[in-house]
Amino acid sequence: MEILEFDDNLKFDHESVLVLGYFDGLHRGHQALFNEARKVAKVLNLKIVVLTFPEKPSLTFEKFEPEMLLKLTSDKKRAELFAENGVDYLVFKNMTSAFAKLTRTEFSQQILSRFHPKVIITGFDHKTGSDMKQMESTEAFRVIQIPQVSEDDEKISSTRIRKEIEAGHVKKANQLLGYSYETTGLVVHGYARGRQLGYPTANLVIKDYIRIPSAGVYVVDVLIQGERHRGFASIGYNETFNVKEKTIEVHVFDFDLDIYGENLTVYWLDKIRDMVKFNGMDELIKQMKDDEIVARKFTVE
Ligand SMILES: Cc1cc2nc3c(=O)[nH]c(=O)nc-3n(C[C@H](O)[C@H](O)[C@H](O)COP(=O)(O)O)c2cc1C
Ligand SMILES: Nc1ncnc2c1ncn2[C@@H]1O[C@H](COP(=O)(O)OP(=O)(O)O)[C@@H](O)[C@H]1O
Repeated sequence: MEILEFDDNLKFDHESVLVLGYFDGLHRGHQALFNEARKVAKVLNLKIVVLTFPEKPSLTFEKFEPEMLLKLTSDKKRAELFAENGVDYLVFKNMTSAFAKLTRTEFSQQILSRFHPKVIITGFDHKTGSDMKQMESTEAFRVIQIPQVSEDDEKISSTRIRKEIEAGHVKKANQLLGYSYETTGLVVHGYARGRQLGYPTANLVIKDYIRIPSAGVYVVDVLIQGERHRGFASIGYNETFNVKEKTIEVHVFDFDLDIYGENLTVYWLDKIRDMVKFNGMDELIKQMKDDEIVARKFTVE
């Protein structure tokens, strides 16, 4: 997959199937667009181009709240997901006021035509998709609007997945995403208490603006240097030790190496329980032993 910035010098020589949208999370609803794009591309011998934005378009239109920066997928992960979904060219265009003001015809002539689209694919509720549909008869492209994908009679959407993650329902979120929700962080030093508990924990700092599951104890898989290990993790305040700052900590089973300074990717598989303020270390250790049994047994469906 090639990544391009949209600007006046952009040269694009292929005919394309053009997929439009931001695609936070690239969940099963989004994946349906790319399944169609791959079919069309194969039959018509087209390149799959995604025209997307570096930031969430809401930042251009709504009163700013820091919360608006939080995404389901980091920029890196989103790009990886596009590649996995068969995209040949990922094109970024800033969503600016000027861009938003383009008329349908201007949008088609100044932006879309640069990619020589034979087919344009959008979601069923995509405003631009509906606009382009109305222009179909006068343009050289066909517009396909993909119907909504549902689970439990409810639309799969980035908002729904965000709510599940914020409620700690990571297993449900993973079903909706079609893959395991993940967080990548840098291993830093904590209070060096983990070893005394018999469970050293890698303390993670997250540098991306992404959503973290709610406080609790989770079954996780952990990617360290390309290898996937089972572990368990806690998110929240270590109330037993009156720790005031929120931490994200992971213990990796059957593993005994110092990994400070490494970037770990944690896959959130299921929530085990809420965080508890125990009466001392022994009670916490006893509970963690039970948690370990649960975490080791868990199988990804
Ligand atoms: C699976 C797991 C469950 C945990 N559960 C709790 C808990 O219920 N209450 C709590 O105060 N701390 C809990 N912790 C956090 C520990 O208090 C923390 O890992 C320990 O204090 C070590 O911290 P350190 O890395 O800063 O040294 C848990 C940690 C893990 C890995
Ligand atoms: N099985 C393991 N899981 C996680 N970290 C481990 C493991 N074994 C060794 N480590 C190392 O131990 C460190 C955690 O030890 P800990 O006593 O909890 O100290 P800290 O408070 O600095 O996190 C981790 O950052 C990592 O470098």
